[in-house]
Amino acid sequence: MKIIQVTCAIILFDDKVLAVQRSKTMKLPLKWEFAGGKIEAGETEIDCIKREIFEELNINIQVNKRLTPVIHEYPDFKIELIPFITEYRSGELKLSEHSDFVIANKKELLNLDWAEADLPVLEEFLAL
Ligand SMILES: Nc1nc2c([nH]c(=O)n2[C@H]2C[C@H](O)[C@@H](COP(=O)(O)OP(=O)(O)OP(=O)(O)O)O2)c(=O)[nH]1
Repeated sequence: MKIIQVTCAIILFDDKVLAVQRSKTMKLPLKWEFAGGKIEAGETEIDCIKREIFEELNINIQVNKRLTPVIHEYPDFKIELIPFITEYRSGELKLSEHSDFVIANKKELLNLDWAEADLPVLEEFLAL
């Protein structure tokens, strides 16, 4: 199966983290994820994550660190999820695609119903 490369951002707001909920009409409906999206042709990972975050959330971020990519096979598609630790820089947060968001502490993050591919990402982040 073809692997779709997807970047995602763990966005820090001081010591809390932004998580977003996919809408009912998206793939993986109502699952929680880190905002991000597919890498476009000719785009670097960093360009991709900054673009996706601005498109989805209307904010600018600073990218600080790349975590370990996760390859995950869902029943009908396969992704390489490439996570970055980032921090909020500017702009007013507005959702354009997602149905909800939280800015949560580590314990609160663990209670969300995550997309499966995000679980190793969350684990690596929480262990830092
Ligand atoms: N953005 C993002 N996508 C994730 C995460 N975890 C995870 O499994 N995914 C999946 C969901 C999507 O199928 C894919 C990312 O594609 P996308 O964000 O462009 O979402 P999409 O499927 O709604 O886009 P599209 O096919 O309609 O163009 O990766 C995550 O943390 N962030």
